[in-house]
Amino acid sequence: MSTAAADRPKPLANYPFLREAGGLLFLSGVSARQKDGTIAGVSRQAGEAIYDVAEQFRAIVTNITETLRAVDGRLSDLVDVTIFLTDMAYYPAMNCEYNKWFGPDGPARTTVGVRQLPHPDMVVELKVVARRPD
Ligand SMILES: N/C(=C\C=C\C(=O)O)C(=O)O
Repeated sequence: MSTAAADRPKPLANYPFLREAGGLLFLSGVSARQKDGTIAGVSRQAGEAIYDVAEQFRAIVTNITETLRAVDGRLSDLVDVTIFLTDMAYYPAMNCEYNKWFGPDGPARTTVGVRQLPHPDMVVELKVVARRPD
């Protein structure tokens, strides 16, 4: 199953966007990185970075949607989501955005706090599993 058509920035390192096994699609961790290499949801004031976790979350949903679209999948195919936050202070704002996309009939979910993500401007990353579309 190829994801060459996924309308996304190239992977950051040597891994595929997704791997299929047992009727499931395992996506590599997805950040808010844009096609131009910038990270959504970051602004600077007097040299200080201001992070908008909701905007990062939305950009991640877009990246996931593009990855699934390349294999005829959709967001409703997600069965499991792991959310990595660099600070649990982002938890309420992340939940607020999450609730716009997913709910109790959506994927199983786990949220964990991590010290760092692959780029200092990433404050949230998602790891998702989807059922393979028929
Ligand atoms: N999945 C990884 C990084 C993802 C970055 C991105 O989507 O921008 C990794 O390094 O394992």
